[in-house]
Amino acid sequence: MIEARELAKRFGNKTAVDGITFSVQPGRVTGFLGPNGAGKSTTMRMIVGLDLPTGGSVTVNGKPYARHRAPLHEVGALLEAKAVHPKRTAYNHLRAMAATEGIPTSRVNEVIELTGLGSAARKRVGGFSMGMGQRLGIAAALLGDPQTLILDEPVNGLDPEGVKWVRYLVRGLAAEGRTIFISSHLMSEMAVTADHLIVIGRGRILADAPIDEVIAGSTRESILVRTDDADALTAAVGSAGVEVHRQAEDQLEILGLTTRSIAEAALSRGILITELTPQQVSLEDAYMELTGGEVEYQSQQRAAPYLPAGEGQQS
Ligand SMILES: Nc1ncnc2c1ncn2[C@@H]1O[C@H](COP(=O)(O)OP(=O)(O)OP(=O)(O)O)[C@@H](O)[C@H]1O
Repeated sequence: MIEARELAKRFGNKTAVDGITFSVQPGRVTGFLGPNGAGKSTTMRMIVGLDLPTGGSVTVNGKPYARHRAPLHEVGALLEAKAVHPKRTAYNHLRAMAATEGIPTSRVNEVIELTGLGSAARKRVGGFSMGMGQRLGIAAALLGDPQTLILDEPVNGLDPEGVKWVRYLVRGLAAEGRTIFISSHLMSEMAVTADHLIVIGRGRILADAPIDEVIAGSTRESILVRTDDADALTAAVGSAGVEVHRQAEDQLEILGLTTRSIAEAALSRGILITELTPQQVSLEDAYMELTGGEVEYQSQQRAAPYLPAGEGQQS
């Protein structure tokens, strides 16, 4: 288990992590989400003692990381920008790491197999693709067969097969009762990998709940409505707290009303409805709503919808 109490980190006058308290429980995958610069990597680095907190504390299985006698057995971590000597082979890198804690060579071979590094293991790390580098980082994290695994963006650079492999790996390790803490910007992947989510923005916790609750907590549930008279229906449902977006000539997206109240409003004015479908809220929708005001780096323009050449231009 990982336990953070009032954990804080300042870099000069920049507050990266602003006194956060949370625990990461064994037996499940906990996803760690947040916009760029939210403080995820800094938090993870503090857990394994690579950054020192400027306030509060964090422990792994009851002790600060540095106090564990064989930390590789306790916590395995894949953190960004892992320093690996480019001229070393993957095999030698893992052997050197293993030697620091008396881990046998047989385990080095095991993690090489497990991570699919096989044929690349005897090659120099300097020539590795990003995906192979990630696999090596995961192999290193697994070396000590740790109870707790911390993975910062593990699927970055992996091909679809690799992404799926990470999903099954972490789900399997959690099922064995281990503590898994994993960050990712890939919402669709997080939605099928994590059981629990911790969402941070500007160094503060925005949500700490089972994934289903995070999604259910979104107020963005919308209803797709098709009708022969979109203007009349827009006027019929319009009131405070209701949002209506025209998506096509005969199609509206309505937020803030139930399907029944939309049907009743239409019926009372004799408006024909041809479709009334509640839209499923995705983790991405819930995440966008949670982090909307907490984004440090934001695009200035909304992406323009794709239009074929020549269309949509002002003449
Ligand atoms: N060594 C450092 N010196 C100064 N500022 C830093 C340092 N490391 C991180 N920061 C700042 O702290 C904040 C949090 O950064 P951090 O890398 O933890 O965010 P993150 O959530 O991991 O972001 P990303 O998703 O982009 O990886 C950012 O504003 C970052 O610029």
